[in-house]
Amino acid sequence: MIYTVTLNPSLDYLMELDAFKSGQLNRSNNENIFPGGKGINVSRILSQLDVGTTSLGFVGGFTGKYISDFLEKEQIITNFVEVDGTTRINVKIKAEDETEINANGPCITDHDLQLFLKRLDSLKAGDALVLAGSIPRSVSPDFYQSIANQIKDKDVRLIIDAEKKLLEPVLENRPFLIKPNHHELGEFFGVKIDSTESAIYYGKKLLEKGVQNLIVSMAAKGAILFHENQILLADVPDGELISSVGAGDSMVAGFLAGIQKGMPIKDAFKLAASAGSATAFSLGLANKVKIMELFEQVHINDIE
Ligand SMILES: Nc1ncnc2c1ncn2[C@@H]1O[C@H](COP(=O)(O)OP(=O)(O)O)[C@@H](O)[C@H]1O
Ligand SMILES: O=P(O)(O)OC[C@H]1O[C@](O)(COP(=O)(O)O)[C@@H](O)[C@@H]1O
Repeated sequence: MIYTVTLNPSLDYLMELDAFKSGQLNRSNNENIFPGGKGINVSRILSQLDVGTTSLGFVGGFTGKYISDFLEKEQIITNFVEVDGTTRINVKIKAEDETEINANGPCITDHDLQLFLKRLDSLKAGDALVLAGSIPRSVSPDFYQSIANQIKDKDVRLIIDAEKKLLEPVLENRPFLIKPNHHELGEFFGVKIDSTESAIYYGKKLLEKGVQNLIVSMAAKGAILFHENQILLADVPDGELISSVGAGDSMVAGFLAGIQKGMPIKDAFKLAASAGSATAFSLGLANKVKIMELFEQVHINDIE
C-alpha cells in the first residue's frame, strides 16, 4: 500500500483571467474547485493508474469535508485526523502567466499530532510513505523527521517532496525518492539553476547526500532522473498548457505507479513524465487516458 501524507491539504480555487492586475479589481472568466495538497494529488493520480493508496493528514471544516467526500468518491481510502479549524483554500490564477496564493491553514494541536502518528502504526514492510508539501505553521519543521524516525525500522519506502528546511533533516533516512523542481534544487544550494547542465551538476551533489532516486523537474523543459549511476532526461510532448498545478505531484505518482507495477526504471520515469505533462495539459489533474496517450509520445534519453 502507498500511504500519502498531506499535513496541510487545500481546496485549490482555479481562476482564469485574461490579464491579472495587481492593486485593481480583477474579474475572472472561469472558476474551478479541486481538492489539493501534494499528498492528496499523488493519491488521486495513483488511483487513476490503478494503484491502491491511503490518504493521511489533517482536515477540518466544510472544506475538509469536501476533500474527504471527493476522495472517497474516487475510491481512495482516507484516514484523516479531523481538526477544529478549516482546511485552507489556495488560489491559483491563470492569466498571462500562473500566480499562486497558498494559504496558511488551520492550527494543529499536539493531540492532533499524536492521533496522526498513531495511524502510522498500520504501515508494514513493503509499503511506501509519501511526505509531500508544506506543514502547518503550528507544527515543528522537524515533524517530517519524527515521522521518518517512527517508521525507520519497518522497511517502508520513504518519498519526500518538500522545501529544503523540511527535506534536509530527512535525507539521513535515505529516502527512496525526492522530487525538487529546478527552483527548489537551486534553493537547496543557494544558487539559481537555469540550464539542464547546472541541474545535472547540482542534482549529483544532492544525490551524494544519500537519496536512492532523484527527479529534478524543470516544468516545460522536462525532467532529469538520477538513479544509481544512470542519468536520464525526459522531454515534454506537444500540448497546450491548461494549468501546471499538480504537475509535480503527478510526476511523483507516475514514478511510484511504474515502480509498483514492476516496470523497468526507464519506463517508470517515462510514466512519471507522462503524468506530469498530462496534468499540465488538463483542467485539474490528468486522467488515465491522457497519461497513457502521452506515454506514447514522451522520449527518455540517456545522459550518463
Ligand atoms: N508547461 C508544461 N508543458 C509540458 N509539461 C509540463 C509543463 N509543466 C510541467 N510539465 C511536466 O510536469 C513535470 C513537473 O512539473 P514542474 O512544474 O517542474 O513541477 P512542480 O509542479 O513540482 O513545480 C515537468 O517535469 C514536466 O514533465
Ligand atoms: O503545501 P504547499 O507547499 O503549500 O503546496 C500546496 C499546493 O501544491 C499543490 O499540491 C500543487 O503542487 P505541485 O504543482 O507542486 O504539484 C496544490 O494542489 C496545492 O495548492
